[in-house]
Amino acid sequence: MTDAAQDAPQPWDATQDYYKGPVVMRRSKVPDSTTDQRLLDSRGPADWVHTDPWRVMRIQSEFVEGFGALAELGPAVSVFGSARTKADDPTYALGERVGAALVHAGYAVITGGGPGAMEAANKGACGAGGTSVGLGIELPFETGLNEYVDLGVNFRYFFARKTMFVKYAQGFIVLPGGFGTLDELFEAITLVQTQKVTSFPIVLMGTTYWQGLIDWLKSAALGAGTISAKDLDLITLTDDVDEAVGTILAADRGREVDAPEGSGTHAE
Ligand SMILES: CC(C)=CCNc1ncnc2c1ncn2[C@@H]1O[C@H](COP(=O)(O)O)[C@@H](O)[C@H]1O
Repeated sequence: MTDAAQDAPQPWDATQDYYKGPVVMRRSKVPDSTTDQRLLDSRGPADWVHTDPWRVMRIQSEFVEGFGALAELGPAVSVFGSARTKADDPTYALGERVGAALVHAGYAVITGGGPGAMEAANKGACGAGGTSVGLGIELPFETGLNEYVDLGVNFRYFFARKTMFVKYAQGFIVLPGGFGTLDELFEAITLVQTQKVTSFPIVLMGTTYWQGLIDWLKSAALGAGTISAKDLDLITLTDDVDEAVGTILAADRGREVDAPEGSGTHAE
């Protein structure tokens, strides 16, 4: 036999034991390819990538990536608001001031990383030299993270992303917005109301925009008994940036006083 022939891979000797993880195989049970070979062989049907077990792995990886990226963020506030707010809208300027004021108060700013009010808050945070975070979401149309995001994580799944908004925030500031903003607002309120998160301040900014919703909650929801009066105390309504940030700072200080040393702030 030549040297080259000796170096060539030899077929597995089927008289010897074959180990596949904890399983031992002999004779006719010895497979003709290894697990690695099968993994690296890209041929074959690919429809399994659309199966639920595979999705579960992807969902898990979103949590792992998100937790990993944000674990060392420090104190942060999530700012929600419309993707459609134009740069010349007064709400955009308000969002910028909110982002900057949060940074000056010592918070990182977390947004959905998109355009409009999210961009405004990221711009304010970035301009003030703070940590500007964007949690992007894959949508059926191209969006991308806004240019003022310094730390971005992109998600496929809304529910994984929403966990990050809550897990890493000390409070929520909500600028005028549509369905997405309302979804995030009511998710936060529900988690606080049901004590799934330790009471975190929720500040609605823009009295003209939000007053109708508050009135409806008081007349219809409270009137019908579907919420209680103290549930409405969970929400602060203001136009004043200092009051908004002050509300979050005050709640934060209250938590520091209340919480026993080493205790977490989020209920599991
Ligand atoms: C122009 C356009 C519609 C872009 C959409 N691009 C988006 N990018 C990132 N987050 C988004 C986007 N749309 C909605 N959201 C999420 O939903 C909220 C805004 O929804 P809405 O525009 O109020 O209902 C944001 O706080 C954000 O977390």
